Amino acid sequence: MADAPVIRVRGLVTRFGRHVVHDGLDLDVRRGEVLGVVGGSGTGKSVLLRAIVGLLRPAEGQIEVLGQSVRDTPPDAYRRLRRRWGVMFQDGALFSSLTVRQNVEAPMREQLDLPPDVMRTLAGIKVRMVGLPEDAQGKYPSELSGGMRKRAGFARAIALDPEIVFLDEPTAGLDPIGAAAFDRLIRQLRDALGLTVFLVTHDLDSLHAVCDRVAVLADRRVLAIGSIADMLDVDHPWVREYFHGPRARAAKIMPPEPA
Ligand SMILES: Nc1ncnc2c1ncn2[C@@H]1O[C@H](COP(=O)(O)OP(=O)(O)OP(=O)(O)O)[C@@H](O)[C@H]1O
Repeated sequence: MADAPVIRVRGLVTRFGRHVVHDGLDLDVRRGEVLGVVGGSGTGKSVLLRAIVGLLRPAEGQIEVLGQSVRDTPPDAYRRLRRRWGVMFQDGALFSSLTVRQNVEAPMREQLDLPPDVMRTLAGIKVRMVGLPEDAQGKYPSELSGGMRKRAGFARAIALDPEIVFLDEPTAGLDPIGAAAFDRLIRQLRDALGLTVFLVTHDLDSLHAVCDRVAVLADRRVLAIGSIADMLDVDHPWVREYFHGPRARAAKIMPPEPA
């Protein structure tokens, strides 16, 4: 079915002890879209990401990625399924004792049976695709700027030619120029590789620049999903404040106030 969502979440309940993070959350992510996931701090954006990729077991609900249930798939099939997505965690999560090239090779070593020189060549291609200079390949994460570390994290997320990329706050901590460059990179790679992108962000500029749709997490579920223009009509205190506030005006989501 051409239009089946690539990620389908139904009735998701996640909790830590008595703290309920999601309660009956539903979400569909369409193939090829960049979906921005926003919400106040602690509303469960990262927990949702971790549940979708199978790193966290929900209390209830169904999660299907690329037509397969993440929860009920046997280990071997889950390993194969896991190859079809890449994740860039909030801090880049690079191995500090490995060079950039070795970091990008790490998923290949784990998942593919390829000769070392082939992995080396493929890793070099990924490093170039994310716009890092040639000499970054041999550097350790501690020798890179924050923006370069994020690019290296992105290179590792696309190491296995995934269909879906999960990015957890990729522009957090970057200066506005670095953040805008990273936004362009997301779009370029989405267009070039046909990726579906699940983008957790607080960054209104990123939403405006790269997202096709936005999902707002509030009240333990997806409160609203649609275009940014759709969000302007949502009657909820957090959504109003976020999408109508001064930062939204600065990001040109809202027209400037008349002088
Ligand atoms: N491993 C864990 N054990 C206990 N509680 C957790 C765990 N992971 C997350 N939580 C709690 O779940 C809630 C949602 O966390 P999550 O990291 O998903 O929030 P978020 O929306 O991504 O927030 P932020 O925008 O601040 O990154 C928080 O209250 C957090 O403290």
